[in-house]
Amino acid sequence: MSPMPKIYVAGHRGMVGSAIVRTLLGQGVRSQDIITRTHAELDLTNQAEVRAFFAAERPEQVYLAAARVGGIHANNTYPAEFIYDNLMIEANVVDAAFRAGVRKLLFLGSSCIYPKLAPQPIAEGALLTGTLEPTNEPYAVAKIAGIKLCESYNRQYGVDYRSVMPTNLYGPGDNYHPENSHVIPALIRRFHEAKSANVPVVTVWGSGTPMREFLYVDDMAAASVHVMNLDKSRYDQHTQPMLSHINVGCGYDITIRELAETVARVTGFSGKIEFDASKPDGTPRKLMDSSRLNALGWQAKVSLEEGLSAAYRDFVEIQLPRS
Ligand SMILES: NC(=O)C1=CN([C@@H]2O[C@H](COP(=O)(O)OP(=O)(O)OC[C@H]3O[C@@H](n4cnc5c(N)ncnc54)[C@H](OP(=O)(O)O)[C@@H]3O)[C@@H](O)[C@H]2O)C=CC1
Ligand SMILES: C[C@H]1O[C@H](OP(=O)(O)OP(=O)(O)OC[C@H]2O[C@@H](n3cnc4c(=O)[nH]c(N)nc43)[C@H](O)[C@@H]2O)[C@@H](O)[C@@H](O)C1=O
Repeated sequence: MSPMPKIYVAGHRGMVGSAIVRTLLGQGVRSQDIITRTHAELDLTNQAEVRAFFAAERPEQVYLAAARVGGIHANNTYPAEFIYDNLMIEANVVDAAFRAGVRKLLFLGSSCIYPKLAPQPIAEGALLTGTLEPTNEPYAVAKIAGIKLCESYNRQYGVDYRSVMPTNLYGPGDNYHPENSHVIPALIRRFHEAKSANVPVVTVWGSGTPMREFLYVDDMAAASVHVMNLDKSRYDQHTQPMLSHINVGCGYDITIRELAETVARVTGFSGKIEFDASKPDGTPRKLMDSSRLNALGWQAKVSLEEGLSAAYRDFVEIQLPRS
């Protein structure tokens, strides 16, 4: 029998899942020890399919990076899919993993689990202390349920299911849909297209004043593998059974206006930037307190400027030719 654990990465073709696979391979995990299924091969919202898959494959570790994901417009437009798909994926995967004897699982949530007006920087203890941001409340409720699923199975069955809460992510493999994406891929596409077509003005949604903390996806993948592999006693020292999730951020945020100016610089757009105040701003600020994870030995490495350049290269060289 293989001495290496069999690891299932759910969502391996997504931005984060693919970065987790890259990180595992980079750390010496053999490709034959990584189990993957595309959405078409295994619909994680289907309980029977998920149970059959886990019973047959019996992975030892699970990274749950599959989810219905999108930016502010997608969350606001498709709330039913955002709550239903995410609840079903989490409930099916966590329960089927438990039934198949999986001891270690890492659930990926999101910083939107915190109250809209949480004190900054937001520590893990702010969970469930106030009203959520309306544009992504359904998604946030599903992500909170994911944390509580892991904690409940830990408490009742003694398994080791951990949760990480990423801040806003970006990088190679992002979704560049003009409306449904997050702000960074949306702006990379818009500024690139404006530059290429000599359009003098680019419009950015909202007032430009909201602040966001952005983390490069390879840093997120490194954090995920780090948290999965932490000794249980060390993880337990820094968490509590009913407050077990861990924030993952780079530690600083910028305004959307500053972000737009940076993306313009990176893409080489030299025209004018305008703001469309009819579009929602979302949460005014959500800088996370990542000191829990920093104390556990992880730190972000990639600067925003470096990360944006890598993302832009990916967009021009890989994503655009594919579309
Ligand atoms: N991107 C971000 O800024 C942030 C992301 N996160 C979290 O990180 C995780 C990964 O996000 P990200 O990589 O950006 O998302 P992506 O949209 O890039 O990838 C999501 C993955 O999930 C798969 N998937 C979706 N629905 C199903 C389903 N029903 N059955 C099987 N597979 C499914 C998709 O497969 P397919 O492509 O085949 O549909 C895809 O591989 C998610 O949990 C997300 O909530 C948290 C904070 C910020
Ligand atoms: C990660 C997080 O992502 C979502 O929340 P969000 O932080 O609001 O994410 P966003 O990237 O879509 O927007 C960030 C800010 O940027 C502004 N903005 C400007 N111009 C564009 C633009 O063109 N597109 C988008 N999407 N936003 C724009 C936009 O108005 C907002 O003020 C959650 O729904 C949820 O999915 C979640 O967890």
